[in-house]
Amino acid sequence: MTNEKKISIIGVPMDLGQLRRGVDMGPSAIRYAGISERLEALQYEVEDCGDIEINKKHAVHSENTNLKNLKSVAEASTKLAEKVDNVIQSGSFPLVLGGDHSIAIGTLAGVAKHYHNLGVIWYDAHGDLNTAETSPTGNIHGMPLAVSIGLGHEALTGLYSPSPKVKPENIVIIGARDLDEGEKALIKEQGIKVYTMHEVDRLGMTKVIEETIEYLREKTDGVHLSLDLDGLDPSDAPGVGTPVIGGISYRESHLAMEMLAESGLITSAEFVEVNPILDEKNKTASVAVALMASLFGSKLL
Ligand SMILES: NC(=[NH2+])NCCC[C@H](N)C(=O)O
Ligand SMILES: [Mn+2]
Ligand SMILES: [Mn+2]
Repeated sequence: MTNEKKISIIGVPMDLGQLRRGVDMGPSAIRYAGISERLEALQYEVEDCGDIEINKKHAVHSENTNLKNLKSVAEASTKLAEKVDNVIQSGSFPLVLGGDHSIAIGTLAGVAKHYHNLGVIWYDAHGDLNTAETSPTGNIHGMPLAVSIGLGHEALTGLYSPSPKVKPENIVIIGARDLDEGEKALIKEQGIKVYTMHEVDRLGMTKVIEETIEYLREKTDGVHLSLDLDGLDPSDAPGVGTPVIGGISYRESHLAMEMLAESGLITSAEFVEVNPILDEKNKTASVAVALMASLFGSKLL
């Protein structure tokens, strides 16, 4: 992790990037599971910035686009980008709590202001590389990675900082097992590095993260971790809106976070898609908190 011992928590109660209500309560569930206390116990100075305001009043179908809730998502993303930008400027580490994965649009727009060669680790069952043309759903939470490389509605790609926010060759997707056809084509066309579950099983998480660290260390000046809890297996993280069986285990995820902590590479992070309505006794929020603690250097001994 970075040398600065200050972490700023930013909650984003966003549920407009997909259809299942309840994910807007993710930040509350993660706070309830004790995120501040866990990080303070690791000797960090923790500032909770509260939540970004989400305007839920706009109509679902905005101006001639099949993107659902475009206006509200764009507005919230802009507010989030500004907040993340300010946090980094103040020398603190931005830790963003979702909310659905559409919030990565805002996080990356803010982070990108500070790095010429930003790296991104996308820990997810999905690629989130859809555009209006390829999306089977019109849900913006399936699009943030495409937006960050400059593909998609200009109300999203052009948001807050110049597009693209990230170069495709600076991205590593880990845990993919549900990719739409258009996403597969885009991955090949853009040369995005992907460790699907096939590679995670075959190589083991140790090798996957070792290679990821080596790949990104050479060419990036900062690395953002975007962790979608549905990257984990639904048996370990049941409280997500789009679960996919055959995912990464809790233990593998811990190992991944500990190795990333050791690498000192991660400069910003977000944990998304925790939906307490679909959860079992806040299990998924607790898993998220445990993984964040590992990412910030907690060890058993
Ligand atoms: N962040 C997520 N959970 N994304 C799920 C996306 C699912 C599907 N690929 C879609 O575009 O709608
Ligand atoms: Mn996902
Ligand atoms: Mn996702």
